[in-house]
Amino acid sequence: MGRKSKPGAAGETAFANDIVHPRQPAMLVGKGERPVQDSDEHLDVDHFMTCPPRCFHAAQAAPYLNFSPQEGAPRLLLVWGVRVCYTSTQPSYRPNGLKITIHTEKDHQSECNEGLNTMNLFFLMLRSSWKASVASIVLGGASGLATLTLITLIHKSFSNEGMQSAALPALFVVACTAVLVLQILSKCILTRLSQSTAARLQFELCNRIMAAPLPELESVGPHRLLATLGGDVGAITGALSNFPSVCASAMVLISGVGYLASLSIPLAACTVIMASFAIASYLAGVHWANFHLRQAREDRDEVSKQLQAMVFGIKELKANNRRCIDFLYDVLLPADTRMRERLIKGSDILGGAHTWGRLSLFIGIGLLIFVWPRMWTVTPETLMGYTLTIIYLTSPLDSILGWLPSLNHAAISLNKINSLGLMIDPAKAPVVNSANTGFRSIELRNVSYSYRSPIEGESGFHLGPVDLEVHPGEVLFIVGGNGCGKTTLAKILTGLYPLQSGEIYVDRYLIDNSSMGDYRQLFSTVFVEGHLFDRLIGMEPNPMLLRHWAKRLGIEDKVDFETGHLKTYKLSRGQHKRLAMLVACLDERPVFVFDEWAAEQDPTFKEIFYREIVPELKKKGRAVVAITHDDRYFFAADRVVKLVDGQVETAQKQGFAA
Ligand SMILES: Nc1ncnc2c1ncn2[C@@H]1O[C@H](COP(=O)(O)OP(=O)(O)OP(=O)(O)O)[C@@H](O)[C@H]1O
Repeated sequence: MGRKSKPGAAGETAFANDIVHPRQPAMLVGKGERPVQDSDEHLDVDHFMTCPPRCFHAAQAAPYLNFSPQEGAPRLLLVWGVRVCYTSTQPSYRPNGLKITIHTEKDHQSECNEGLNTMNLFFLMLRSSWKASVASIVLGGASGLATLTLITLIHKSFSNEGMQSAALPALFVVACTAVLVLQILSKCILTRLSQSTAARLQFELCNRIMAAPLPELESVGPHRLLATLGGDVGAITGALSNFPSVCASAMVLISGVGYLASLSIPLAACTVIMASFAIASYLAGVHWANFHLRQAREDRDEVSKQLQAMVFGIKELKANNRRCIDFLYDVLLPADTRMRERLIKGSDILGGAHTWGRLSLFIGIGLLIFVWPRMWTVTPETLMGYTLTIIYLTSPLDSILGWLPSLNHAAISLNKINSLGLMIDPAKAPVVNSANTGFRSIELRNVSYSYRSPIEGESGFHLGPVDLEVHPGEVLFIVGGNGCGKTTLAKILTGLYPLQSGEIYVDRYLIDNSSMGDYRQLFSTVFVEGHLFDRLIGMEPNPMLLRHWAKRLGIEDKVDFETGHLKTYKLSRGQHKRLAMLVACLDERPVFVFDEWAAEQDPTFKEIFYREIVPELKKKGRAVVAITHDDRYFFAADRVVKLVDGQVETAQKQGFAA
C-alpha cells in the first residue's frame, strides 16, 4: 500500500501553530541538538529547554515518551526539553526502553484537573503563540501611537509656529506610512494568532473529550459536545484572539491620557473620571445582559439536540408529514425562538450599554467644550488639542468596550465547557505494544455497574455482580433478552466503563487505573452503534491481510487498496458492519468483541461469520466474545453465558448441536 499517497496520513497533516504530533521521535534541544536514541536509557530533560515549552496531556504523552503517570500525577504536562518533530518516514517510531523524566510546573499540573478558566486560557494562548501575541501587542500599540502622533501633528499645524514649519508635512507623511505598515502587520499577525488559538483550543478540547471516561461522555451527549466544539470554541477564540489588540488599545489610551495631561492636568483628571464612569455604567449593563445570555447558552444545547434529531431522524420525518410539521413547529421552532429571544434581550442590553458608554464620552467632551471654559481659564488651542485627542481616544476605548461583551460570551462558554465535567480519565493511555502481546486469562470478579436513572429518585439498571473468564482461543457467546445488560457487560469487559465494584485480572495481575489504558488495547471491538472512520487509522495493515479479510467479508469494492481508504458512504447496514469487522480483524488484538454483529447480515454471511470467521480467529489463538441472539449457531461457542436482568443465569459449556 502506497503510504506516501495516503492523504491525511499523519505525516501530511499540517498542524496549525505548534501543536505537535506526539508519535514522533523526541528531539533534545539545548546543548548539541540530537534525536533521542533508543540507547538513551534515562534522560533528565530538565537540563534542556524548548521554546516555547510544549504541553501534553499525560495520557497523550505517556505511550510515546514511555512515561507512566502515577495516580494523582499531573494530567497536563509542561514538557521542558522534549521537542517532538514530525517525520513521515518513521510513523511508528517509539523510543523503546527510553525513560524520560518529565518535570512539571505546579500551575500547569492543576490546569486539567481543575477545569479551564479565563486566566488559564490567556496563558494557553500566550504560551502557544507568545511571539505572535507579543508582536501583535507591540505592533498594535506602535500603530496606535503613530496615529496619536498624527493627531498631535494636526493639532500643532493649527498653531502659528506649525503653519510655518516645513518639517510638519514630512513628519505627517512618515506617520501616515508608519500607521499603514504597522496596522497591516498587526492585523496579519492577529489573524494568524486567532486561527492558532482556535486550533489549540479545539485540540485541547478534543484531547479532553478523548480522555474523558465513556460514561461521562454518554451522559453529556453528542449534541452538547458538538455545540461546545462548534460554538463555544468560536466564542472563546474570538475573545482571546482580540486580547493583543485590546492590549494595544490600552497602551494607546494610556499614552493619550499622558498627552492630555501634558496639555492640562486638571482636564486630564476630569477626563479619567468621566471615562471611568462610562466604563462602570457599561459593565453594569454587561452584568445585567449576562443573565439572559447565560440562559440563551443553555437553550442552545436544546436547539443543538433537536437539530441533531432532525438530521438523524430525517427518514422518519419525511415519511410522516404530520410528524414533520409537528417537529418543526412544536419542537424545533419553540426551542430556537426561546434561545433567540434571550439572545436578543441580552444583546439589546449590551448594545444599549455600549452606546451609553460611548455617548457618555461625548457628553464629557461637551462639558469640556461648553462648561469648562466658563469656569476655568483654558486657551482655545489647548481645548482644540484636547478635543481632537479625546475624539481619537474614543476609538481605542471603543475597542476595549466592544471586547468586553465577547469576553463575557467567552466566560459563559467556558463555564459551559467546565459544567460538562470533562475531566481527564485517570487511566493510563494505551501502549501500542501491549495490544499484540498475548495473555493467558482475563477474569472479571464480582464486577457490577449501575446506571444513573434520568428520573430523580429512581434507580437505574444494575448489572452484576458478574464473574467471567476469557481465555485465548476460546469462543464465548453472551446471550439474553433485550435490555438484560449484554452490551453493558461488554463495555465493562473491554474497559470502556470503569468498574464501580469488583476487579479485573489479566494473568492474575489486578488491572487498576494506571493499567486500564493498556488493558483496553487487548480488544478489537465492533459495537452495534460503532462508528467507521473513512480510513485505516492507528494501524499499519499488512496488505496481504487487508486483501484477505476484504475478500473474506465480500467488500473488496469498498476498500481502496492503494490508499487504505474505506468507502464508508452509501453503505448498507450489513456492509457497514462488515467494514467494521474488517477494521477489527486488521487490528489483530488478542480478544475480539462483537455486539450482535451477525444481526444485520444475510443468511450467507451469518453462515460465513459463525462457520468460517469465528473458527479462523479461534484457530489463530484469539478469544472471541460475541453477543448474539442466533441460537441456531450456539454450536460455534465453547461457552454460552446467559444474562437475565443483569445477572448471569447460566454459563454452559459446549455441546450444542450444529
Ligand atoms: N447510558 C445509559 N444510561 C442509563 N441506562 C442505560 C444506558 N445504557 C443502557 N442503559 C440501560 O441498561 C439496560 C441494559 O442495556 P444494554 O444495552 O446493556 O442491554 P442489552 O442486553 O445489550 O440489550 P439489547 O439486546 O437490546 O441490545 C437497559 O435497560 C438500558 O435501558
